[in-house]
Amino acid sequence: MKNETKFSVKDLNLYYGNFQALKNINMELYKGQITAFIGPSGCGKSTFLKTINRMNDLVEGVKISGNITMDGVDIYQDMDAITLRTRVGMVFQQPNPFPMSIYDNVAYGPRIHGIHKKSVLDEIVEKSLKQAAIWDEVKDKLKKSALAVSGGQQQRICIARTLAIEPEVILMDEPTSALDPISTLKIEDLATELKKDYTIIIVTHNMQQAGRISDKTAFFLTGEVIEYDDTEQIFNFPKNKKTEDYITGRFG
Ligand SMILES: Nc1ncnc2c1ncn2[C@@H]1O[C@H](COP(=O)(O)OP(=O)(O)OP(=O)(O)O)[C@@H](O)[C@H]1O
Repeated sequence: MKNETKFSVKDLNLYYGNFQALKNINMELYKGQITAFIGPSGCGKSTFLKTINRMNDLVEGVKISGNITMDGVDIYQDMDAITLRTRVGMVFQQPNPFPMSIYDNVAYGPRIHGIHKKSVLDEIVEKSLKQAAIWDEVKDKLKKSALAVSGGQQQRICIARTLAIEPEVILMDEPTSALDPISTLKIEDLATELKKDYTIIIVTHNMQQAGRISDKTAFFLTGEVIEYDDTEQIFNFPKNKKTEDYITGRFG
């Protein structure tokens, strides 16, 4: 697979007050691929994920040094956070539909961006729900509350909501950890399908999941990237003993 850089991360450090949560991260993240971040709880996976759409800007006392570029543009120096977040969407661990109808959830972003014509919104809502592989399950209840469906369906509605603003990148923070195995497989299939058009970065505690769906895997430990390589390489021939211990469950 061709590696075409989407993000380039240079000497990235992040502090929450005096606590250093990310230590000198250097890596390239590639277009049209799924990259998985794995590692034990508290090692900085979510923190790093959130630096990619500047969600940490919202946390008080955060200090960041180094830089991240997207398509060559520095996302901290040369781009405002709002623009960045329309280009880099995020799906969270707990499905978080807004307390409104399924239709209004998906139309929310486009409306904020000034789209109000019903026929255009109808089209965006249908297309996004189809892309998120949930259209057939909800097409007859678009006006019903998005909270009145299963957790797995809610998560796909949230993915549709993210897709509706046509981002280039989707960040997923443990998107299946609150879901049953069938819904999990649906989201995994969906991620694999979406990577044709999007760059996807996923934090997961599920090693099988990383192995099943990702092209690249980064193993994090106490704020550092210990090893980053093709997923096959990481899982079959890890170079670092710590990576090997973690993926074989001998970590501790
Ligand atoms: N807002 C915050 N203020 C202070 N410390 C924080 C904050 N958020 C995270 N941390 C700390 O930073 C470290 C990294 O946390 P982070 O959530 O990135 O880890 P993680 O690898 O995603 O963990 P998990 O797998 O449990 O979600 C942890 O020690 C955590 O306690």
